[in-house]
Amino acid sequence: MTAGSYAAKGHCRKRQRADPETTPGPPTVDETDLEEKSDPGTSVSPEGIAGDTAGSAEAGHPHPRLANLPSVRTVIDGVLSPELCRELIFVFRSSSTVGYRPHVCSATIHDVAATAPWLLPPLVRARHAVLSAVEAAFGLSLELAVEFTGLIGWSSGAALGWHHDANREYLARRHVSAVLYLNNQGQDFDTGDFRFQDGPEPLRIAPRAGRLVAYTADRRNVHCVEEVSRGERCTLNCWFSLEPQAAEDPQVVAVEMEVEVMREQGGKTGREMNPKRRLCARELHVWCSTGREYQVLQQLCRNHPQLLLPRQPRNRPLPPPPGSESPPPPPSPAIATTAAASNDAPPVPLSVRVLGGTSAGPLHDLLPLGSQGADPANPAIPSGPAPFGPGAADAFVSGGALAVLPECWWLRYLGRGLPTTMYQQLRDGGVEGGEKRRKTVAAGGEAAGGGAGGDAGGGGTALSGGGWEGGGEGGGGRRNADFAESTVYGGGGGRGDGYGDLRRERLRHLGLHVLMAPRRGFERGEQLLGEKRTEEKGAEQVEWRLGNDSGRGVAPPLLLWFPSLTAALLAAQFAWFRTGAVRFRSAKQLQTALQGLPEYAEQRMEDLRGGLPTWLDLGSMLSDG
Ligand SMILES: O=C(O)CCC(=O)C(=O)O
Ligand SMILES: [Fe+2]
Repeated sequence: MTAGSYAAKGHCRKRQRADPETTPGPPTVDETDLEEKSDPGTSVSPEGIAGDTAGSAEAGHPHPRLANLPSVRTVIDGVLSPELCRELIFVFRSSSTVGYRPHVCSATIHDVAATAPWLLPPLVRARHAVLSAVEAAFGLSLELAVEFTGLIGWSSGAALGWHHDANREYLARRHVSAVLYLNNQGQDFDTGDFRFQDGPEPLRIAPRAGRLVAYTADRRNVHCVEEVSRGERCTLNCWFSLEPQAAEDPQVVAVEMEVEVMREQGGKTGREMNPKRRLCARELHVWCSTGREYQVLQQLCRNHPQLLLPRQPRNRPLPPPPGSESPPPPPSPAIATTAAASNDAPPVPLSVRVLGGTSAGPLHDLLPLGSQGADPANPAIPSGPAPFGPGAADAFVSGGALAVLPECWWLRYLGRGLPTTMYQQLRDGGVEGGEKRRKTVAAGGEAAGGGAGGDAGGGGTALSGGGWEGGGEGGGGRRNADFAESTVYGGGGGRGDGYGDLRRERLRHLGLHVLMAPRRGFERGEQLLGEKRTEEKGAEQVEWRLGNDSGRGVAPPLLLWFPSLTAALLAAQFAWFRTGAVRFRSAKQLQTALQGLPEYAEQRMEDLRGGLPTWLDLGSMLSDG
């Protein structure tokens, strides 16, 4: 790491306060003028989360430990390598969601965990590098817990007014802030300077890839972000806390434990729960897979040994937990009732044991399918590792049918998006791409697939892809030309929560059209012969023409199939990451750019597995404890 171009140590001392409780705030800052800072991490920082100690300090006052630091801010260059910065942009663009402020997308570390856990290693590595740099800069070695990690993209129009970073009660546990720039002003985007309102120089910081600006989160560091006028300004933001219990990892796990216990006790079902909590429940597995929260897991295992077992059908007694003498009690009638009544609520897999297997799950789900290795029970559905490489897509197309993946493990994690209240506006149709467009979907589904629309979480909602895409251009011939030129098919994901729209939008920026296939829309041998798009009351209707008479329609000559929109987006972003291509002129070009994906993914899976606690580790931790 290179010391900063303007490492501000020493001369950056601002106001020193002997007594933070009684000293008034800096005179230059009128708190009423400060913009309230919203939090991209709302999805994982719900009010009432265990360990929230926001009440312990008045927002904005420096923590006593930070009151007499020699410096309250610093800028350091070269904290991350350019390559890691690029990789993080890839991770960000593969996992990000709209919502927390205008013109800004974000991907919290939890979003990444939920989107594709094997993308965590670069993020966790970067988080660690930032933590180390910050601890060294402020002399806080081993004192900080990471309270929040997120990747943020500021596109044209994004700005943030004067504020400090602990200006809400629940943010008061944020003691140190760090912003690591991932790309370059003047190159990847224009304007978007970071500015401190007053105090020692530098007051204005131009974002450069690898540059870190770190400062105490209290009111001594009022700052803003000037409006971005072009491109996308990408950052890694971390907040640190001096309170160990504020660490982001165990909080999530703790909430999930709670959810699990509620569930085990026959309490609320996932549906009745606060969506934030449901989110957390889903993430337990992937989150634990970072392997960082041994103590929490240990506690979990001790208190709830049944969680260590694979999920059993509810009407069968659970086998005894490892090492336990007495068998656990049979499931209570309340549980059985819940299970019986919850046909519509797919069980959220909550066994910790699932986790290793899940995050180490089959990567080929993310890859385009080939036509080899078809499932004999359903020849329209190829199975097994997808052949990937030149010719794979052609082979698939010549098979003559669109194949749609059936349920696969990651559908639980991918494509559904994260149903947090932060994104309510999308669900409510307050934002373009919300409910109104999704209504199209059902109509499209029926037209296309004869009942595909009824398949919750799959076909019906997936078709909204068609509804969203296209913009009413051209007829069948033109469409077919589009297929040839630039079509990426995705299917199976999307629960109509608005996330799909964002992902589709990102794909569209890359010049890729996405059409979601109904889960059960295609019979064996059928092809998509064409589609008709009409506009009705501002919403686009899509009708698909299917058939097996190849004379009647033109099959897409080159087609990359992705099992979900998320997977398609991820692949497209990977292609950008590897080749720098920002637009793909053809599916073939994209396919070529994706050559290295399986290898990359396997490598990252290895990284992830390397960080996983094994069951042996867990066993010995339990016996140590
Ligand atoms: O992106 C930046 O430069 C700073 C962002 C910021 O101030 C914040 O998110 O609180
Ligand atoms: Fe800030």
